Amino acid sequence: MDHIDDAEQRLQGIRRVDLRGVELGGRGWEEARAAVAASMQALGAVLVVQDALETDLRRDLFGRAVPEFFALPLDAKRSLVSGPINGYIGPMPEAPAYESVRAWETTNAGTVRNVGDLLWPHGGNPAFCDTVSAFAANMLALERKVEAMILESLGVGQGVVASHLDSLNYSVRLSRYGVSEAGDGMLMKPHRDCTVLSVVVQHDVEGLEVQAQDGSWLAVAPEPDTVAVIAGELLAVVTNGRVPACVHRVSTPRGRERLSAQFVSKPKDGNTVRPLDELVDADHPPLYKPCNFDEYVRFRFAGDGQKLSDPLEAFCGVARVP
Ligand SMILES: O=C(O)CCC(=O)C(=O)O
Ligand SMILES: [Fe+2]
Repeated sequence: MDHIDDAEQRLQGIRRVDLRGVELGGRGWEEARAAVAASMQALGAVLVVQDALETDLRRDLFGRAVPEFFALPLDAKRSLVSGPINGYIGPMPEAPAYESVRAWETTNAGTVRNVGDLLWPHGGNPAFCDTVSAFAANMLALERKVEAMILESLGVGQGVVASHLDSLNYSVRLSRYGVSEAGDGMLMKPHRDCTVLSVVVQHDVEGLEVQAQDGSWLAVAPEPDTVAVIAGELLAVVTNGRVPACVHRVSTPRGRERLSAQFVSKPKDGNTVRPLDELVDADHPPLYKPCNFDEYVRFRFAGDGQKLSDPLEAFCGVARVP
């Protein structure tokens, strides 16, 4: 079943694919690959049942590391290097109970440790660093597996998939949606991520919703062994529009604190992303011009793109002939 229409999607929710024990080219690979790719092409999202975030690691992450980070003094959190999409986002007037941090070239344990030493100057926080590094290492394998499945399924050769994956950089993002004074839930507006792919892990409290093509919202339940994998705008560029960037939002229940962790891939600094050659031909003309990630981030978060509903299209979309 490669195609799911909207009505069926609403009934079924987002497709859930079990990737436990599924390895490149091994048993179950082709079937799982087809299911992942079908969901990605329909929605830009898929739910993955996985064993990369086992119980102990989940407990260390959400029971200790994430609360310890957010319990730091505001100045310490703000000391993390910042930029439009990096560093600490503190409580804002429109979202007084939300805070989030994206940092760490997490595939490099040394970098994580340096950040730990900066945040906890008296001896660092080795347990925090170990937890973040273990989360990153496990999610890296999962994210690469899912992206390989998507690209292979679209007909991209393994060599090209491997060099594309090597062109990416990976970071961890931790978010806390506190309980607001008004007692209402918190809303993160519908948006597309500007990155390639995000693995989203929700802890205990629900809130993540993904938009179906008919505009309805599909809730993602916070199940311990399931993560959501979400396509960002740059995956739309890489796949020449075959995988749409997923529109999603967060709507937390009233009166409950919510924590989430994301593992995010984006192009290495300064890299330019373009539709893969194998996904461009006479029937599939290029939908995007080459997109320099740093320039796009500046345009989208600090420039004219801030006001646009589809900044990617304005920045590097090729005008479509009606
Ligand atoms: O907290 C979540 O579940 C997802 C948050 C999100 O979409 C984002 O930070 O871009
Ligand atoms: Fe997002």
